[in-house]
Amino acid sequence: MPDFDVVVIGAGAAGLSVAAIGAGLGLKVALVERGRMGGDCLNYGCVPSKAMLAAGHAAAEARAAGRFGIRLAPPEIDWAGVRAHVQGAIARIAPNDSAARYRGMGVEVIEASAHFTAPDEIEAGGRRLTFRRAVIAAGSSAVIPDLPGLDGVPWLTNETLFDLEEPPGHLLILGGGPIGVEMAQAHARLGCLVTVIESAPRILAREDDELAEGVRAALLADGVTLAEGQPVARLEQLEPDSPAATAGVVAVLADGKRIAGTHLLLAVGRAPRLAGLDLVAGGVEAGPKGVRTRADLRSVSNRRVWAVGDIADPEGIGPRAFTHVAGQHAGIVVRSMLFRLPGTKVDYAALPRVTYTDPELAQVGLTEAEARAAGHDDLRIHRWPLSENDRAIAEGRPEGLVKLVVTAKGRLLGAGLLAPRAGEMAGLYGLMIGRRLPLSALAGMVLPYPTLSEGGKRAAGEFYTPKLLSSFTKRLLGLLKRLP
Ligand SMILES: Cc1cc2nc3c(=O)[nH]c(=O)nc-3n(C[C@H](O)[C@H](O)[C@H](O)COP(=O)(O)OP(=O)(O)OC[C@H]3O[C@@H](n4cnc5c(N)ncnc54)[C@H](O)[C@@H]3O)c2cc1C
Ligand SMILES: NC(=O)c1ccc[n+]([C@@H]2O[C@H](COP(=O)([O-])OP(=O)(O)OC[C@H]3O[C@@H](n4cnc5c(N)ncnc54)[C@H](O)[C@@H]3O)[C@@H](O)[C@H]2O)c1
Repeated sequence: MPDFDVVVIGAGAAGLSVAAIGAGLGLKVALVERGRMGGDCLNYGCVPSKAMLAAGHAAAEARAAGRFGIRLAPPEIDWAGVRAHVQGAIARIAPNDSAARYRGMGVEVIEASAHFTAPDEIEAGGRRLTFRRAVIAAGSSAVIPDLPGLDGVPWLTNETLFDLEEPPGHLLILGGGPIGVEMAQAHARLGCLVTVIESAPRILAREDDELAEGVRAALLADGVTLAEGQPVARLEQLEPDSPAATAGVVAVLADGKRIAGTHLLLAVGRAPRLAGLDLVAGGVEAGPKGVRTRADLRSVSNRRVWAVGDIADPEGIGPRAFTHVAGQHAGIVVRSMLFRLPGTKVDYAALPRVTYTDPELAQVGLTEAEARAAGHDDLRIHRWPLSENDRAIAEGRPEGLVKLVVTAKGRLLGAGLLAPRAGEMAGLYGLMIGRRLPLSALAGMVLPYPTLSEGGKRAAGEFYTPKLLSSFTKRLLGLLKRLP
């Protein structure tokens, strides 16, 4: 008899969900974690980044109060207070993910590093754990790029950024993806100089052009410097006696431009944490994108093993590094691994993603460019600018847009939202796309007035306007008018 029904490696968002459901179903579960319970999201990712953004947004609101006729003195940033808020948010959530809570659920929590010793055995903390099923949920870590000079300069990643005891004087951020732009805005609003260096032609390269442009404009308005379209050629240590800073880094771009800063944050992507798992001993196949799995997240090479969260590479499409995907994966694993339901598979058609800048950029399903690349060439694009939304005007925030990507037959393929708290509106579009509801469901909804969400209804209504104003409708009305 194996020691455990399920051994889970990693107690981040993905592993915790699997362990909790397994134990709830009465299975004997071991959960192995070598670092902090809660993984990246709680300790080094979503929670500290959103807490820091909230502090930055509060400072920005205070600076912008003048637009309502309220005069405030420029806010003073107490960095220790900001840190206390960030660490306080983590501490408040931590008990939910704690070893004590999981032990209380009946999970055997082993605080050690795990690695495979055989296709049905894992070693952790000097113990050999045989298993019926294993779930790899070891997550991802920041890519450390192979850049000349990087080993000679100090750098930060998301694992060290939130520990800074003093605010960075001038933060250089390598990478203008979601991590780069969120941290750029948070630090700029908290009074730091910030430069984002992005090798692609523009930041947020995966996002819709029009929506990304809105985030770009917001960052520039916050005083962030953007250096786009130029790769970094090398990094140099700033001379200690330089007048610019007592210590620091210079990024030399391919065109020779030199950008000096006090701190360097690496945010150029994520890599699966495969090292140390000894996957070969476990007979588990993996590649640069993670553990290779079938669509139901079962390893392609070891039928006892599944992979979830950032480390999973289902059918070669690569990871979708989001906490809500880790949760979705846990549900799939429970159905495919525990209940053995055939046909269970990952489906990202209605997947939301949000960049939590101000304004937020939320995308559900396909962008216009993604829809065209997927072969949908007869598309209808419907937009509704927030400058036409009464709530946005009343609140003095008319910049933003709802953009719907619709097939000629009225099926919603994607929705892009640029608005304050756009993430809170994303769920509606996930439901529409996931349940394949017709656009008329959105156009016909009664939404409370005045809300930003009305923008989506108005954009959907645009699809029907030509039909409503067609000569057929006019003729029909003409006939009806003659009836008594
Ligand atoms: C700065 C930042 C901001 C983010 N913001 C958001 C956001 O706002 N919204 C969102 O949806 N997503 C966000 N993400 C992404 C999100 O954090 C990840 O998608 C999520 O944490 C993945 O969960 P996971 O369980 O797969 O991995 P992780 O959270 O990385 O957990 C894996 C765990 O496995 C452990 N582990 C690894 N190897 C071993 C081993 N050999 N033995 C034992 N334990 C091991 C690790 O210590 C870790 O605790 C953000 C990420 C970052 C970096
Ligand atoms: N709000 C959220 O949900 C949220 C927030 C942060 C992170 N995340 C998740 O974490 C993942 C990783 O985020 P990320 O921002 O690190 O990675 P990313 O892959 O999304 O973006 C990295 C950026 O760095 C650029 N880049 C690569 N090499 C470079 C170099 N040498 N010099 C300059 N630029 C370079 C790329 O062109 C890209 O634009 C995201 O894709 C997302 O899944 C989510």
